[in-house]
Amino acid sequence: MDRPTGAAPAFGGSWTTLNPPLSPWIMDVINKNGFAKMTPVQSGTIPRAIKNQDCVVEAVTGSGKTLSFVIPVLERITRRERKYKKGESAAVVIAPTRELASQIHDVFHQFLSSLIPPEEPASVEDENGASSSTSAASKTKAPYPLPILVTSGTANPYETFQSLGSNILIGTPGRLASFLLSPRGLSVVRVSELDVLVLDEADRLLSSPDHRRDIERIMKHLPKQRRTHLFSATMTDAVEEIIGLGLRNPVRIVVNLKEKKKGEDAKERRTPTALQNTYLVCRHAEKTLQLLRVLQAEVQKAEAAKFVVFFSTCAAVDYFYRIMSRLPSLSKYHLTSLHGDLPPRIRETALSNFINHPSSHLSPAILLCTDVAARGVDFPDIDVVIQYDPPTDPKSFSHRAGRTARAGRRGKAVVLIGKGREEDYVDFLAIRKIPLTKQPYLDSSLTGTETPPMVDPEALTLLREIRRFILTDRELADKGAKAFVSSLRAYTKHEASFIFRSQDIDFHGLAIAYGLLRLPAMPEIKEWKKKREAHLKLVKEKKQAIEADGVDKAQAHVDEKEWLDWEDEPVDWDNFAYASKSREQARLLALSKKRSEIPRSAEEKAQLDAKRKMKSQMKEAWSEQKERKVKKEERHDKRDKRKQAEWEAAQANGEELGPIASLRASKKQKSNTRDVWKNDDSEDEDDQVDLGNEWKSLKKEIKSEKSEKRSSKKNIEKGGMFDDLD
Ligand SMILES: Nc1ncnc2c1ncn2[C@@H]1O[C@H](COP(=O)(O)OP(=O)(O)OP(=O)(O)O)[C@@H](O)[C@H]1O
Repeated sequence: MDRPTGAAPAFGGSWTTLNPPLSPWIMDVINKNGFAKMTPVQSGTIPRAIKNQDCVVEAVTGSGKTLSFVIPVLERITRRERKYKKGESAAVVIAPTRELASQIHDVFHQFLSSLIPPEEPASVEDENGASSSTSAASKTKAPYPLPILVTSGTANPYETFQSLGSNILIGTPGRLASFLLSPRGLSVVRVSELDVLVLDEADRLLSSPDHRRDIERIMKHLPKQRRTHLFSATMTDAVEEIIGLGLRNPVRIVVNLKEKKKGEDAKERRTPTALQNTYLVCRHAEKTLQLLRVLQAEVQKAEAAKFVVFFSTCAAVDYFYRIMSRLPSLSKYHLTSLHGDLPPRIRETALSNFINHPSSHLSPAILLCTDVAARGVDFPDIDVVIQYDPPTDPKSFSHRAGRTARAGRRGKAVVLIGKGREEDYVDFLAIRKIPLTKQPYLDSSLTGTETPPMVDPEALTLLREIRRFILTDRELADKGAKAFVSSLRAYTKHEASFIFRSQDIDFHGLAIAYGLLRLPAMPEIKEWKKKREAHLKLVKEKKQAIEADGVDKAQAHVDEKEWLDWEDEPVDWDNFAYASKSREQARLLALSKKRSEIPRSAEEKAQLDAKRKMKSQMKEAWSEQKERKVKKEERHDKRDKRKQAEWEAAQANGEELGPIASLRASKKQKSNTRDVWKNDDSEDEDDQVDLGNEWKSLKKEIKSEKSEKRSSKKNIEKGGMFDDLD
């Protein structure tokens, strides 16, 4: 696709106008990247951050915020009178996801590696998978050491830190907190001379209680005499609070965009002006059909080559990836999936495969993802962003849309909005300075038209097509049901709950869009079905009354909701097999066990019926499940903290315990304690049961993790089907 430069950004002046001027080695890298001028956020932030000012920076997506903190950090290191020693921390940069942290690491790496003398060309992968020149000679000749990335994928962080002698640490909050504050970290990583702390995507970092706790721990550990900078495209009240905690007389830099249409006053907006931000109204049943048509229309009419499609949950990404990969209409598209349930290495490979894919309109690429890719990730050349589900957090909206139209390029974003109350979302966003324009419904010839008065018959043709794939593998049916349920739950968690109301969900419509074989047995659906029957009965009665009285139909009001018909696919569930042989064997075994339990006598039958009844009564609604979930999360949190403490203690002794080893240690510790308290039998038994269960579940976890790793490795070797983990 021809990607012309958009109307924005109005550039913020030449780099040479900065006073004092940037160091020549930094200018060299800027020139090498072809960045002729600064963006407005850069010209506003860099001079202040180089001097002694704390900055809180808010500027639209893709406006160049990363260089606005990378350059000042590097300049301050360069200008410092007493040079940093190897391993002495000069700057810590915190980002909410490993993808974003890794991207920031790459930018620092690009600058610092430019100083490695050219006679040392050997560039190898460091232990974080980042390309770095690690030969002893180059390390000694380079004036500043390379940065270190501290995230979930970082192997042996202390060893890497010591071998690189890094002054700049970049990572996610939890990992950085453990890295800095574990006994080993306290002895190895010196922070007394730390100069700068940066929080990128600060509002997201501070809106999560866990991240916030970790950041506060890190802040307390760092010297007060430091510069602190916060960056985001969407600042919130949480940021105001943290400003009070750790910033000193910060300057607030807000880069506003104004859009002026003919005959109207200029309006402020929170999205890039080069972004064509649109919404498309369709029924829930037509969502997948419209997604496919938008993909095809953009390729055929605008020669689009790269797409990002957002879903609300990991299960939905996983499911649609499998379904869309099988659709003949998408056979020339290269699909990739990315979500938080994938192991770190696979996430990394997925992202780089997608970014580096040589796509064109003849061979377009699509990334299906959750909000894990919504913030900060710099996809250089995305043509269209599609939001299959509007985000549960409205702040994510502009971040998602902002994966396109970056650095002044043009781009398009489309959000699929359900017909009816969901259309209020457009006004809701307009108030938040995110204006959307309407993209018409696409018919079968990909021509824009009004949303059809009755459900598009092709939505039902697509349902049949998806069902045909699902019938080839029971696994797909399971995944579809999981995706459907998880998306419904996400729907009920929308912050704009007065727009996205659970009572308005069209279950049949969504099930059509997902291509389900049958509706999952959920209490909410049973309730909804009852309402539907009652409403249909009422409408029928009213109609009959109108006809009997001879009242003009047009004059009498019948609140006739649109109820879609639904028919379960006739499936022989006992013989519906998994494609995976081992999975199918396990299913057959479970089935024959269940059959052998079929009661023979009337008494046995009565017992079984009573048991079933009790079970169905115990089925809870989501509200009750929510409470249970919170308690479960608290329990897990406690367990994680205990494991963390054990790990930190082990690190202090210079050894790193794996999960089995740490459990053995705690088992040993507990058995010692039991010896002392031998007389207290009850406690002793509880402990044994606890430990035994934990031991079993850990072994199970490790076993499944190993087999997952093996199969994902196999899949990668097979050629890109990395998401097929079975
Ligand atoms: N002065 C410049 N001239 C041209 N391109 C630039 C300039 N500065 C940065 N860029 C490019 O603009 C793109 C977006 O930059 P960056 O990722 O820093 O945006 P951002 O404001 O942090 O976006 P987000 O809010 O989505 O994280 C990058 O590809 C970057 O290389």
